[in-house]
Amino acid sequence: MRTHVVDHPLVAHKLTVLRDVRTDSPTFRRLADELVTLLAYEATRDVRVEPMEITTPVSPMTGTRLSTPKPLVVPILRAGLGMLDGMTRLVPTAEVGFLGMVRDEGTLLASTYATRLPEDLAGRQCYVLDPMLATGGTLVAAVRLLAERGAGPVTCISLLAAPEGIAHMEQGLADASVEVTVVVAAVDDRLNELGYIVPGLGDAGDRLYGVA
Ligand SMILES: O=P(O)(O)OC[C@H]1O[C@H](OP(=O)(O)OP(=O)(O)O)[C@H](O)[C@@H]1O
Ligand SMILES: O=c1cc[nH]c(=O)[nH]1
Ligand SMILES: [Mg+2]
Repeated sequence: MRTHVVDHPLVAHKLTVLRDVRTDSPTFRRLADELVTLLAYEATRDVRVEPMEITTPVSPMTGTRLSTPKPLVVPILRAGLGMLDGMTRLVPTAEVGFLGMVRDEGTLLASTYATRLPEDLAGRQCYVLDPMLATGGTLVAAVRLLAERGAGPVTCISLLAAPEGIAHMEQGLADASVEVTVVVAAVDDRLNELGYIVPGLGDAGDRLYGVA
């Protein structure tokens, strides 16, 4: 698994405001959206493209276009939905599938409550959106589900990660027959006893949409 931490002053600035406990939901949603676009720019460096013949007003040339099938973007409900617009703004022709997953607050284990994906995922390039990579249980389960249906490569885009979660993904996906990349704005210090990222930003779903 490859982990890419996006080191950019604009990302650091927006992330700092996002983390701040004084930031309200409308501002949080806007910043999350802006951050995803910046992360997606890095995350799509390996997006599949093919040559395309065009003619400019001056001469013919060989350009570039996204290959077909187009990439599949998979936000993980609920909090991942806050990243969808920022991603599709950059890749408007991407197809979108949905995974609903929730982490049990006691056991910290993730379970899947909704799956809405295209029938044929064989060889499909996927971008999974989830703002928080905490224990990593949610993203391990999501990547495994996609890999079992033949998808790949899979790039996970998160705002924040804990070192424990990255280690869990490396171990938990070591035997998965899929190339996995994690793109993240920052890797924080640790998880606390409740499984929250420290210093983190709190509960991303609650900050985006209000307390569930
Ligand atoms: O890495 P993990 O330890 O699995 O935790 C990360 C998950 O926890 C949060 O979701 P949550 O279960 O709170 O659901 P929500 O998005 O509906 O709030 C977050 O959005 C991730 O999906
Ligand atoms: O810090 C965390 C950990 C999991 N989920 C969140 O929303 N925040
Ligand atoms: Mg939540």
